[in-house]
Amino acid sequence: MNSLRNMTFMYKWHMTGQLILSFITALSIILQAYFLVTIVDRVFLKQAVFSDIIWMLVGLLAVLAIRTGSSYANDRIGIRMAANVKATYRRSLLDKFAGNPLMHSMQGQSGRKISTLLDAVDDMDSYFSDYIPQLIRTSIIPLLILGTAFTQHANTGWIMLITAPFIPIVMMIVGMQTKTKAEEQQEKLAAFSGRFLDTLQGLTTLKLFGQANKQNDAIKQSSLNFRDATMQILKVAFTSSFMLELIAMLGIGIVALELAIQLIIYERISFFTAFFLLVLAPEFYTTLKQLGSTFHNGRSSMGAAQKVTDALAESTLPVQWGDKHLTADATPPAIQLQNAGFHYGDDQFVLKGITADIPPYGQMAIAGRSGSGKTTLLHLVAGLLPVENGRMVVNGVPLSHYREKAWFDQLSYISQQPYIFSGTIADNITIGANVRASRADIERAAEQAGIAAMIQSLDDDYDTLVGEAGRGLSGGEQQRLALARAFLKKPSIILFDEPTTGLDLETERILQQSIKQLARHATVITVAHRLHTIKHADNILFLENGELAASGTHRELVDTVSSYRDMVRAQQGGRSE
Ligand SMILES: Nc1ncnc2c1ncn2[C@@H]1O[C@H](COP(=O)(O)OP(=O)(O)OP(=O)(O)O)[C@@H](O)[C@H]1O
Repeated sequence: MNSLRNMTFMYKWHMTGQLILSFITALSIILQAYFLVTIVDRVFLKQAVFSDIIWMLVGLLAVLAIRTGSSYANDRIGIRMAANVKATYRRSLLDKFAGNPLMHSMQGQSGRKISTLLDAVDDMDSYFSDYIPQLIRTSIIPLLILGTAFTQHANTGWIMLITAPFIPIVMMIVGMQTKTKAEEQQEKLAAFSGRFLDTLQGLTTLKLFGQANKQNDAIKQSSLNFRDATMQILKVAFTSSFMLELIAMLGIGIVALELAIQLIIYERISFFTAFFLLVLAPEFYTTLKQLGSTFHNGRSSMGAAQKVTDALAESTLPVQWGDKHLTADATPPAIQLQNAGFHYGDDQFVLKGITADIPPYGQMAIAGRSGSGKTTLLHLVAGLLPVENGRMVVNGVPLSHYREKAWFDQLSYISQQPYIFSGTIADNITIGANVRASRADIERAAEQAGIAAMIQSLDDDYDTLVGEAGRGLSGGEQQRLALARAFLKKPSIILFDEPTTGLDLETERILQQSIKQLARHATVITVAHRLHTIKHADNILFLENGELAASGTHRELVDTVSSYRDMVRAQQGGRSE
């Protein structure tokens, strides 16, 4: 896989370190065999006493320590490399998701994304922590052993040279299959995670429609598919281990047989040479065999890497940001939309070049029928979607020139379903604060948003756990919590997606009053569903099928635009103005 290979070459120093360490390991293996064989030769054949071999024993212990140390250091470098690569890929994926958070949260299954971000990136680990260090080791250790074998007894060298290639051949055959199967396994895991999370999130809907059991079967099938894909990989892994073991055993066996014949029958070599080569032969085959096993892991990592690079290659236009500051002074910034457009994807909804002026303290309403593009336009103004073709200008400078944080510091977006994070109510309100907020600030914000009484009625008041970790909140309570965030933040621009569902009169009154209060210091842009909001706006952008059909005050639009009149009449239950 090119991306993994390219990534490896970015770690030149790590690789150089591994090369040097592998060379040291190879020398220690040969010296270890030399000392061991010399000690045995001297003690058993030449009747040497302990004092004769003491320095040999010290040498043996020293090379053993060096061998252990260099192998350990080699592995550490591999682990460090893997950790860096994983961090880089996770950062790239997060940057990709954060570059266009809205589209990424809407497109594709969340479970799949989590599986890619966590499992697939983790599965890339063994390429760097196992495969690359072993590849480097294998390119040095067997060569040095082979060279030594040729200098001692050429026949052993030839046997090693002829049998060794069978190991890479088996590796290649197995590796081809493994990569494809690993890609399949990643795909099955992603599908399983996606389906599982999707089902969990939609469990209530499924139960209401009596589809829970059917979905149960689908999850079961998905998990069986994943199990089968994993078993396939394990099957290949076991077969390859068996084959590698067999070749290594045969190789060592042939070397041993040849050495025995030369030593006992022909007496052409000494005991020292025969024993020395017999100790080195398993080291030679073991290193090759280990490459075989790690090659299998490396190929699995390549399957995972493919998944990650595919996710990174998905074409979603990021929202562009610059490095200009946007100082929060007393006056909200002036906003201009200049032919700003957006489209969700090929053959999907298109918001066509919108041109509008939103002056400081303006009360702008976006109106239109369901599906006309109101929320899309609000997201465009919020900087959550990238402006295509035209541009959005803030205080005379394109939005893309400002820092992302500088812009979002100015905004409060009260959506129809604000996200309630898993934590306490106080934590959830504090999210809104640009600076550290005291408990008194939080309580004041809750008071202004009309939710203080409800919070105080709870057992742990502001410390009550909400979101996934705690109790649920009604739609109206969630919006009031979002309002409290806005009161704490004191934004200069408020984006408000008015609830379409009927709220009780009290909540509706609180929402209207709170927005009015916030609007004293801010520009308010509302996706308006209520006639009351539309009528009180300074300017209305009336959208039809993604196009700005007309703009003006309510009176002007009623007088001049028939489709607007129809919409108003429909909202009034058929009564005309
Ligand atoms: N992520 C998406 N991918 C593709 N199309 C989308 C996506 N989100 C929305 N749309 C489509 O874009 C169009 C405009 O959607 P939008 O939510 O802006 O409409 P709206 O006017 O706010 O509707 P409503 O009043 O019902 O909330 C719709 O046809 C919708 O199906």
